[in-house]
Amino acid sequence: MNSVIIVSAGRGSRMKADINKQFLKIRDKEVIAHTIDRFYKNKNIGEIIMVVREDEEEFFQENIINKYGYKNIKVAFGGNERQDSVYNGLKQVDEKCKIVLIHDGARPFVTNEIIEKSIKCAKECKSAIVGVPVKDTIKIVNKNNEVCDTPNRSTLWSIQTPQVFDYSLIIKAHEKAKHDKYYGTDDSMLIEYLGHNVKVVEGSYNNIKITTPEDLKIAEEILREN
Ligand SMILES: Nc1ccn([C@@H]2O[C@H](COP(=O)(O)OP(=O)(O)OP(=O)(O)O)[C@@H](O)[C@H]2O)c(=O)n1
Ligand SMILES: C[C@](O)(CO)[C@H](O)COP(=O)(O)O
Repeated sequence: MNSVIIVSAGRGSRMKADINKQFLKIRDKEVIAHTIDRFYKNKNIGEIIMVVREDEEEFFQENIINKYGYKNIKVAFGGNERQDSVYNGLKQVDEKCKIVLIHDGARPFVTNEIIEKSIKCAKECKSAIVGVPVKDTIKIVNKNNEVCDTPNRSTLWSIQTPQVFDYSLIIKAHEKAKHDKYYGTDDSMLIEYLGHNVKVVEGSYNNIKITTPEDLKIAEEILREN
């Protein structure tokens, strides 16, 4: 069985809104409901685990689960860092789960094609992440805004979610990271830390993460086009 963990337990501080960005609306529907829809309707997904903040659980149940009538969605509570939230989600996964997808609640435009391609790749190589080649030149810059280095652009990808793994591998990676107090900015870093290969699957430039206010305007545009 394939399970998806959707992490939605952040604070959305860069959005500077009165409520958590997951509950802001794009075309009359909450960001998080758009994200859930993408997986709820996908025949490859056997189970959805939502990771939410404990103090927002009631709000989430009433304003998302009950409002849209979603059935059989499990809920786990978030932790201090995204990585802690993912770990809490991993602990709730059904014992029949072989492949687990980890996805940001704030990425509402993942497509069926991306979901299917990434699951297929993870079944073959145990660890598949979605990304797109960078379009800009990327610089490494120090605290004084001085350029230290310019990596070769042809080797650089901007990494998104879903990140899809063999369940036994990702739980092992998270356990080791927890033990070593190692924190990564995505889940595949923990797989790298474990010494295992990670494969990149080409995603879409529309698979944006809603992070700052201008992303909401871009999101409206993406929805208008699709
Ligand atoms: N402790 C945390 C932190 C983040 N997330 C989730 O991880 C995803 C990506 O994180 P990000 O965009 O950074 O969200 P926030 O942490 O909410 O934003 P900010 O950093 O601006 O506060 C989001 O869906 C967010 O809800 C989470 O589940 N638990
Ligand atoms: C997992 C991620 O979306 C990959 O790009 C990203 O690293 C999340 O980072 P954030 O700091 O939680 O926004």
